[in-house]
Amino acid sequence: MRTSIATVCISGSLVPKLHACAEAGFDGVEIFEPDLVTAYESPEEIRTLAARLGLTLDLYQPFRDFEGVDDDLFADNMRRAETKFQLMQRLGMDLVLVCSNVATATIDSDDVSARQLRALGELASSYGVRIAFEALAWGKYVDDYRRAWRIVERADHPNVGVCLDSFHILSRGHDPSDIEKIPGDKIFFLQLADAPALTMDVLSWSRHHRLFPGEGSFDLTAFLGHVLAAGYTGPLSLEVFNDVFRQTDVRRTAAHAHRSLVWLADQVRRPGVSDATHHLTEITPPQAFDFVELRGSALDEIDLVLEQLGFTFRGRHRTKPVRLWSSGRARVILNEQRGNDRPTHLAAFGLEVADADAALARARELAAPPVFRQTHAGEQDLPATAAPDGMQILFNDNGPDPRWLDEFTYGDPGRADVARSIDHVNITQRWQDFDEAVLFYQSVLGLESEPPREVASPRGLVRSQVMRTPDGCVRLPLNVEPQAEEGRTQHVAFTSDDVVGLARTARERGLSFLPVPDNYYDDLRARFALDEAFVAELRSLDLLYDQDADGGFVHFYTRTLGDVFFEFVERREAYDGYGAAADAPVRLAAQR
Ligand SMILES: O=C(O)c1ccc(O)c(O)c1
Ligand SMILES: [Mg+2]
Repeated sequence: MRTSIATVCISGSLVPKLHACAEAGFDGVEIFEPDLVTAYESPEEIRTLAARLGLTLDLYQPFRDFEGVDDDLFADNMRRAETKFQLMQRLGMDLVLVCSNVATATIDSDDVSARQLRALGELASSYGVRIAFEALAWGKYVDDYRRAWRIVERADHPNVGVCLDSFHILSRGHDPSDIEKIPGDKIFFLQLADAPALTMDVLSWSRHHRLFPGEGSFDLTAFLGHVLAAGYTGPLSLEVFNDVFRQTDVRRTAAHAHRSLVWLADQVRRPGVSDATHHLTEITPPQAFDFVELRGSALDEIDLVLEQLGFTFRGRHRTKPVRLWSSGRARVILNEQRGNDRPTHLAAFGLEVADADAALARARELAAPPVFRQTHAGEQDLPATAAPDGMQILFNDNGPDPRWLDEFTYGDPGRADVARSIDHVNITQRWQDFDEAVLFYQSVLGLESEPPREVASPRGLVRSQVMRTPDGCVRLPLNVEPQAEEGRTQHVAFTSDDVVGLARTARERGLSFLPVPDNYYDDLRARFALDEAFVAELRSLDLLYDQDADGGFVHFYTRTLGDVFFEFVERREAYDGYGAAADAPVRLAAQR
C-alpha cells in the first residue's frame, strides 16, 4: 500500500519537509495548508519539487467550517472553496479535506449539510477536485464518522466521499467496525494516528499528544483491518499533531514516522490487500538476554563491584581488549575498545534469538542500521543493529551457551552462581526520543509494551514504560529521567534465588549499596503486614521489598558507577513488577 504523511507531523518549513519525507521512503504527502501559506515557494515550484522527489501530493487540508450554515454564509463558503480549488489546480492536486464545522454551523440537519456538500462537490468537479469530508471529534454537530458518512451518502455526489481519521474515531470510543458498512470507494482518504490513553478534552489531546502507530494505546491494527475490509485502496497516511515531533530533527522524525507505517502495514497482512513490499521478516520474541556490554573510562571500578557481587572473572578475549564476568547466564562484558572518554555506560546488549539473521533482516527492513563489529578468524560474528539512542543490540542464535564464550581465556566458572540471568536492562531515554524508542523495540524486536506509568522522583514524575516479551524473559524498562541532562543513568538487573544471602556476602566483601532511608522501612511496615524480623533484616542490608497479589519482590541497588548501576532482584512466586510504586522513588531520591 502507498504511504503518505501530513506535513504537519514534522518540523521546519515545507521544502525541507518534502525532502525528508522523500528520503524516509514516503510515496506522498498531505499538504497542511499553513505549511504552504508560510512558504516562499510558489505552488508551481512546490509541485515541481514534489514531482522531482517522487512524491505525490495526496491531500490538501484542511478546509474548515463549511457545512450546516445559513444561505449567506454558504455563499461565502463556496467563494472561499473556489479559491482553494484554483490553488489546488496550480499544485496539481485533486483531493481536499473538508473537516466538519466546529464554529459557524447553526443548522443541525443532515439534509442541509448533505445539500451543501453536494453543491460543493458539483463546484469541485469543475476543477477536477474531490471532497473528503471528515468528522472532527469536536465538530459542532458532526462529530462522529457514522454521521459524516450518512451525510455523504445523502449528498450522493461522485466527488464527495469521507476521510476517516483514526484519532477522531478511537478517541471518542466509537466502534470502528461500522467502517465496513462504507463502500471502499467512498472512503476517499485515511489518516492514521495513535495516542496515549489520557483523560482530557479531545481537542487538546488531538492537537498536542497524537503519536505514530504503535506508540500509544489505540488498536490501530484492528482499525486498519476494518478500513481494508471495507475495500479502501488509497494511501495509508499519517496525521500526527505532536509538539515533540514538531521540534525534533525533521529527517529523523520522518524516518521514525515511516517505520511506524511499515510496521502497521505488516500487522494487517492479508492476501491481496497489503503488497509484498510491506511484509517484514517474521521473528519470534527474543528468548533471553545473552549479555550486557559496558564501556567507559573507569571499567576497573566495575571489575571490583562484580567481584564483590560474586561474579566470576572469565578472562580476556583472544583478540580484543575485552573481558568477561559471568554468573549463571548473566554475563557482563567490559569493552575497552571505544568510548573510554566517557563515564562508564551501557553500550550494548546481546539477545538470544531463534534466528539471528532473520532478526537483522527485519531490523534492516525497518530501516534500523546494521552495526558491524570486527571479528577475527573463527570468532562468532553476531549480527547487530542499533537503537535510535545508539545502543547496540547483538543477536545470538547459538543457544544459552553461545560459541563466543570460548573466545575468552577461562572456561569453567568454578564456583556457585549468585545470579541466574539478566532480569531487565533499564534504558533511560531523552524525553524527545521516548516514543521513538517504544516503536523501535516493539517493531524491530517484537516486544510488547506494558501500559506506561509515572514514577515520583525529586524532579517530578518520571515517565516509565516497560517493553518485554510475554514470558518476561526479556524486559526493557524505558525511563525518562528528569535529570537526564546530568547523565543518562542506565542499570542492569540480575535475578537471584537468594537476594538476602547475596547481599550479606557482598556487604562482607565491602560492596557499597545504595543507602535506603530508615523512613522507607517504617513505611514498609505500614504498607504490608510483614514479620518484624524480616523488616529488620531488610533494613540492616539496605534491601527493598514490594509485594502484590502475585507474590513478593526483594531487591537492592548498588551505588552508581559512572552512568551505570546494578540491581539484584528476587521474584517470589509470580511477582511480575519492578517495585515501581514505592521503591523506584526511593532509588531516584537516593541517587539524586
Ligand atoms: O485539529 C484540527 O483542526 C484538524 C485539522 C485537520 C484534520 O484532519 C484533523 O484531524 C484535525
Ligand atoms: Mg484528520
